[in-house]
Order: sequence, then C-alpha cells, then structure tokens
Amino acid sequence: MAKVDAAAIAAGTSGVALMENAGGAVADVCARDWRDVRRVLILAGPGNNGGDGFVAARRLAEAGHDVVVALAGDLASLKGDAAEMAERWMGRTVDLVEAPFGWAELVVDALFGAGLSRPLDGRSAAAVRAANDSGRPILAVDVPSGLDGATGRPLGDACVRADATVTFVRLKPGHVLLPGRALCGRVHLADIGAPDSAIAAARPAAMLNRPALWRSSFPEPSIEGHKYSRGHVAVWSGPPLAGGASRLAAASALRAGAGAVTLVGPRPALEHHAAHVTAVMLRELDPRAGWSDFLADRRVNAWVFGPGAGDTEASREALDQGFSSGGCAVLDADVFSIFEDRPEELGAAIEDGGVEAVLTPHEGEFARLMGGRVEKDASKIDRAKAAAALLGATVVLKGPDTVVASPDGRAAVADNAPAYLATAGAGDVLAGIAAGLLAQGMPCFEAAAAAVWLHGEAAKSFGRGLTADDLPYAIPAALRALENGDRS
Ligand SMILES: NC(=O)C1=CN([C@@H]2O[C@H](COP(=O)(O)OP(=O)(O)OC[C@H]3O[C@@H](n4cnc5c(N)ncnc54)[C@H](O)[C@@H]3O)[C@@H](O)[C@H]2O)[C@@H](O)CC1
Ligand SMILES: Nc1ncnc2c1ncn2[C@@H]1O[C@H](COP(=O)(O)OP(=O)(O)O)[C@@H](O)[C@H]1O
Ligand SMILES: [K+]
Repeated sequence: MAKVDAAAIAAGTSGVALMENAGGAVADVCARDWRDVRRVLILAGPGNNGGDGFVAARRLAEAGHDVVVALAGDLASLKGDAAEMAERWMGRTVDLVEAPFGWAELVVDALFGAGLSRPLDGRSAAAVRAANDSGRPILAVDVPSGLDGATGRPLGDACVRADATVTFVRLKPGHVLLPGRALCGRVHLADIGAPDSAIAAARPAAMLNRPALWRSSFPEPSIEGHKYSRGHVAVWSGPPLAGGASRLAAASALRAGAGAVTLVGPRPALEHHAAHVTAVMLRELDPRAGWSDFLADRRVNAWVFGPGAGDTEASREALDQGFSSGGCAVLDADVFSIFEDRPEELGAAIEDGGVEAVLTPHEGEFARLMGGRVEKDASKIDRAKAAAALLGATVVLKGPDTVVASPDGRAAVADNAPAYLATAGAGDVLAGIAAGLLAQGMPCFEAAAAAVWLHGEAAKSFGRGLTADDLPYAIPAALRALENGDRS
C-alpha cells in the first residue's frame, strides 16, 4: 500500500485527497451501518491512520453526529497530511486516557493502521483494552489496531476486536487470514481514488480465491467427448478397514467431473469398497507388478495418493511407483508421514518423475513435512509459497483460510469455507475434487484453487449437520453456483 500511495501521489493524486476519501468512506460506513447512533468516539493515533480518524470526525460532525476525538500524543507532534486534517477538525479533542467510552455509542479505531511496527504498549494498549471491554461497537480504520495487516496476527497482546473494518484500495492479507479475519468483523473495501496505474505498480502478495482467478481454465464437458476424454483418476486404496478416506476421494473426483475413477488396491480392501461404491471402478492390485502398469495406461491422467494409504512398506513402494509413472498427482495425508522432515526428497521425487503435483497438507501435516525449514512466524501465505518453491509443487495449506500457492509465486486465499467444514474426511473430499479437475486438464494451481472454492461452496450449500459423507453429494450445488453465480 505504501507503494500504491506513493505512485498515486506521483501520478498527481494528493495525499490529502486520498486521506479525505479514506476518512469520508469511514464516515459513510458509520452512517450506513449504525443509522441510529449519534455519539461517536474516535480514537486517533500519531500517524496517517489517525489522520483518517480526523477526517471521519469532521464528516460525521457535519452530518449532525456528536463526535469526540481522543488523541494518542499531542497535536503538535502530528505530521504531514494528518497534521493538516487535525487542523481542519474544529470539534472536541481529548487525550487518549480520557476517552469517554461510557458516553460513546460507537467507537472508531483510528489508532494504528499499516504503519504498526511493534506491539502496542502503555496508553495505546490500555485504550484498546478499554475499547474492547466497553461493549460498544467498534469500527476499525484500515486494520484493527494491533493487528499486523501482512500476517493476520496481532503483534502483541493488545488488539482491537472490531465489528467492522473499512479498508482502502485492496484487501490486505490480514483481512482474510485468521485470526485477522475474525478480528476485523465485516470488511468494507473503499475506493479512495488511487488511479489504476498506481495500483498496478504494486504486485499483490496474494489474490482472493474467487472464480475469476480460474474460471477460464475450468473444464467444460464437450458434446463430442466421451468418458475417457473427461479424464480418468486412479485413487490408491490403502488396507481394508481404512478405506473410507480413499472412497471419499474417489467419489468426489467423479462428482468434480472426471469421466472415470478407479480405486486400486489389494483384494481385501476392494471387497470392502465393493460394498459401497457403484460408479467408481475397482482394480485389484497385482502384487508383483504393483500399480505402475495401471498408471502407465495413458488413459489414467491423474492419481491420488495418501488418504487412508497408511505409512507401510507397501505404501512407500506404491508411492515410488506413482512418482516414476509421472502424470498429475494429488498427494495428501500419509505422504506427509512418509516424507516427514524430508521435503527436499519429496521435491526431488516429484521433479525426477516429472509429476505435476498438488499437495494438500493441513497445518499439522505441513509442520511434519517441512520440519523447521519454513519460518513459523511468517504469514500463512509466505509459508505456503516457501513450501511450494522448495517442493516444486502446488501447495494447498488447509484451514479456515486455505492458501493455495504455486511454485511460480502466485497465491490465493479462500474465505468461503464455513466452520462446519472442519469434519473428519473433508480433506479427502478436497483431494478428490482437485484430482477430478486435474484429470480434466486444469493446470495445478487453478485446479487446486477451484477445488478449494467448490469444497467451501459445497459445504455451504448443505449447511450445518454436514459430514464428509454428504460433501460429494453437495458438489453439484457448488457447480451450479459456479455456473449461475457470482462473476466476481
Ligand atoms: N497517503 C497515504 O499514505 C494514505 C494513508 N492512509 C492511512 O494511513 C495509514 C498508514 O499511516 P502511517 O504510515 O502513518 O502509519 P500509522 O498511522 O499506522 O502509524 C503511525 C506511526 O506510529 C508509529 N508506531 C508504530 N507502531 C507503534 C506502536 N506499537 N506504538 C506506538 N507507535 C507506533 C510508527 O512510527 C508509525 O509510523 C493507513 O493504515 C491508512 O489508514 C489513508 O489515509 C489513505 C492514504
Ligand atoms: N475452522 C474451519 N473452517 C472452515 N474450514 C475448515 C476449518 N478447519 C478445517 N477446515 C477445512 O476442512 C478440511 C479438513 O481437512 P483435513 O484436516 O485434511 O481433515 P481430514 O483428514 O479428516 O479429511 C480442509 O479442507 C480444511 O480447509
Ligand atoms: K486502526
């Protein structure tokens, strides 16, 4: 944002104009979301975030609100645009320690924004705690004070818990990554008149995972196609009594549009599968040949390994065979135990086999695979990117804010998964959807991002009470949402 601001100013939009628009947007949200509120307390910090607060104060007062500004520090030490805006504020200003929380009906948090560089301490920390404890609704300017907008984590103990946040130009990672997203409340994005050329000057760290990111490569069935032209997915089945996970992946790959899906495994496991699946095919493993013959069949164009696979000698051998067969692969679950603390070796196996791989670890599996190689204080976006670069594969770092990262540096963050998607087996479904899309020719990053989005939409369409068994049946509703739905 500093780059965008600088480029906007260089292109002729003054900093004062940007700040006027930013503060105006804050006042608009106050008036729209809190119609009946009259008494507004604005907590203003020492920098430009405070400057936005002074603008909001003036605009709200002009609209007939009773406004008090509680300033951290003294007026004389304000600089630049913020000093200018403070000068234009004609209403009441008190010291931060005298902030009248009891009087206020709404608190605007304009203490710190993008310039936060260390944990809040002393009077700002006390004011933030008092604001949180006041029970008054809080509207944060840009980011809740105390939150690091780049990582989505508070820098220290004190952080505003906002009901809503108004941010400018583009969302920041902290608005979508947890716990930031929860601390922001409803997020409003305001255009403050930064020209497109200025916005283009900054390369975003990540994109929101929305259909616009991958819709153009989403597979459309062709009227002249047949089942094998829609792709054939092979799912490695582990031993009997651990078959549910691979079955969920297989069913989901089919629902995501693969023309054919086969579960491959030892006969005792297939006997269990046979009692459950119909459209999914079963292929008994030849104990001498393994599954490489099957994968070598050119009509198999994606394979899934990990869900319910087990960390056994047979499993390791089958995984090796998978790597030497090449193709597209979704690697999940037990793959991260097999390669515990050996990501370089996993990356080498992927590279040597020429495999186009999508890896789908949750945080625990990510830590197991990566050991201490990725700085744990880095943002989730940066951790996923670092792993993708090391592994030469698309990494899907799962959770409520699933990040998809490509080795080419692209990243997408999802914000559409409902909390009840955290249910056993949901990850196996995700692996299957991704494989189904890969088999239809979607590139890894796009397939992984689309799978994550569809997975979240499927869960939402089903609603609470969802189990992983329900998820494959909910995929058609997510596909309909994609077809009819938002073009964002
Ligand atoms: N032209 C611009 O730069 C625009 C900036 N805008 C606003 O400006 C904000 C960024 O402003 P600034 O860069 O001035 O930064 P802030 O207002 O976020 O912070 C002000 C200063 O506080 C100090 N500080 C950092 N952490 C502290 C801590 N824990 N305790 C005490 N002091 C601390 C730093 O020296 C920092 O520069 C954005 O978040 C946005 O609200 C908007 O007005 C739009 C235009
Ligand atoms: N709090 C949450 N809100 C939304 N989605 C979540 C949450 N926690 C986990 N998920 C999603 O649920 C799925 C769980 O997958 P995983 O952890 O692999 O479970 P399993 O191994 O049981 O399938 C992932 O897609 C993850 O992104
Ligand atoms: K703030």
